[in-house]
Amino acid sequence: KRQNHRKAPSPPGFPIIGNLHQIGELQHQSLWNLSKKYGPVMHLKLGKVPAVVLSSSETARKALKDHDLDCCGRPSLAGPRDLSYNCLDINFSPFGDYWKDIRRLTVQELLSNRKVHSIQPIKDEEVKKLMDSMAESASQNIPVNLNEKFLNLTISVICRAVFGVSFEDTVLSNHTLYKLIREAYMMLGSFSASDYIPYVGWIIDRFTGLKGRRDKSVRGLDEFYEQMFDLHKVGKERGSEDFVDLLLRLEKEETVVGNDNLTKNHIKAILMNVLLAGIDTSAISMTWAMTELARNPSVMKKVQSEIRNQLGNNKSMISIEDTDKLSYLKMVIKETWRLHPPAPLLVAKEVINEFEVNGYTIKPKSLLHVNVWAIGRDPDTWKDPEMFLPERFIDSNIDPKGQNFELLPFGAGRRMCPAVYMGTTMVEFGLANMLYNFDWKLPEGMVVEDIDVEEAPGLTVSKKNALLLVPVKYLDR
Ligand code: HEM
Repeated sequence: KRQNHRKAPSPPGFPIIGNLHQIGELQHQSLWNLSKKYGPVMHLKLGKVPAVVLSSSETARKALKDHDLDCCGRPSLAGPRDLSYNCLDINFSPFGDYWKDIRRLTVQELLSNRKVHSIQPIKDEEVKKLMDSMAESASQNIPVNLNEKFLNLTISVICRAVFGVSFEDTVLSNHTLYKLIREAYMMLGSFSASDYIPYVGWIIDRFTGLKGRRDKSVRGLDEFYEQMFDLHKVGKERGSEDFVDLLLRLEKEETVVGNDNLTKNHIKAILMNVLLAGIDTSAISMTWAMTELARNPSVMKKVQSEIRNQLGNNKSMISIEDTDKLSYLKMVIKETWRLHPPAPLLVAKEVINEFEVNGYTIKPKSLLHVNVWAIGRDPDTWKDPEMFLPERFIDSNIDPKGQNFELLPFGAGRRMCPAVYMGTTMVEFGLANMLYNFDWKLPEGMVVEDIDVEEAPGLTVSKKNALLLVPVKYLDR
């Protein structure tokens, strides 16, 4: 039986560290480069941990569709473990009854299409505020930092939708909260030696300061959740029951999730999940879309013409229903997700049962990475993969909802993102309004070639340098 086991090709490594030295800060790029030599199923040894990296749509399909049940676990890594109160959130909890219960609860109460429709008035108000702030910058002819603007938008929407409070009600400014969130992302995605190097790893984490930095991040977020709980204390005059009210009520009613009663730690972990998963991903998507449009002026012109021709010139805002008519805008977003998937390696999975991909054995307890960033650049799937060409989707049925393995910004299978509708509508709605109401020019002295696509490391990959563009009001309505 042993002879039938075939290990996937693997780059040569060193004792103890294995292949760790071959993986840089931008892990998806290092793995992409290695996969060009070792193929779409690659075996690595990350210190003591065996890992398999899949880098083609076919191998992704085999794992996430044919063998989804065999690989839908999550590894217990130090960063996620600390930030999720020992894996009590949805994203990092192991596959099992607890995960099923809290995922179902969150989908029903926050992420279902009905719930997402019900928060549309919040999105309308927040996008209107964004338009007003753009108009102000346009009147002064000054550049705006779009990374920040999109983040402010998603922070405001998620906080009002999830926590039922707007940011003016908390002691944290959007900027401080964003710093907290960005740091938490770095900590979730950071390399922790204790996960990979036996015996001495935890000493290295202390010595490098990583452990202290992670503890600080956990404390910062914990204070934020406590502040949210205070704001939700009985007696405070606030409208209808929001997601935090609901979780606190379920805690009081001693609701069982998995085998436990729901506690404050469970609630904090779930809040961490929606906070981190909800804010960054949509903002990153909008920033990358505007980056590519600014780098490709003819595409910018075409998408703006579509919006303005389809919807006329008399609106002050585009509604969510209007976005249904914008087929080219949807292609622009798909093309953005092909080149810039917000989570380029999805979230690492842990193999539960042995299975095979392309004749190679994948063993239980291995880490499984699906490199969707590499899949989006695979020349066997995409013609001219490095070019930003939304037209490639004109006669194609490929959509990003987890059925087409060439394009997986939300992942696929049981662990796929449960917020596809919420994420997609946020991105479409925000971009449609920015492109309808304003033309965009480069700051004085800058040319198109100056716009970079450098990435910042982390579990999600944002644009490293600010995207600065000057809004120019399109028609005074
Ligand atoms: C454009 C927006 C978004 C993108 C691109 C995105 C992408 C992803 C990806 C790639 C995963 C991991 C899938 C896997 O491991 O296979 C994920 C998981 C998850 N996302 Fe999203 N996401 C977005 C928006 C949101 C929003 C708005 C929320 C909630 C408010 C959310 C909540 C979650 C949760 C709870 C999980 C964990 C699922 C599980 O492990 O069962 N996401 N998302």
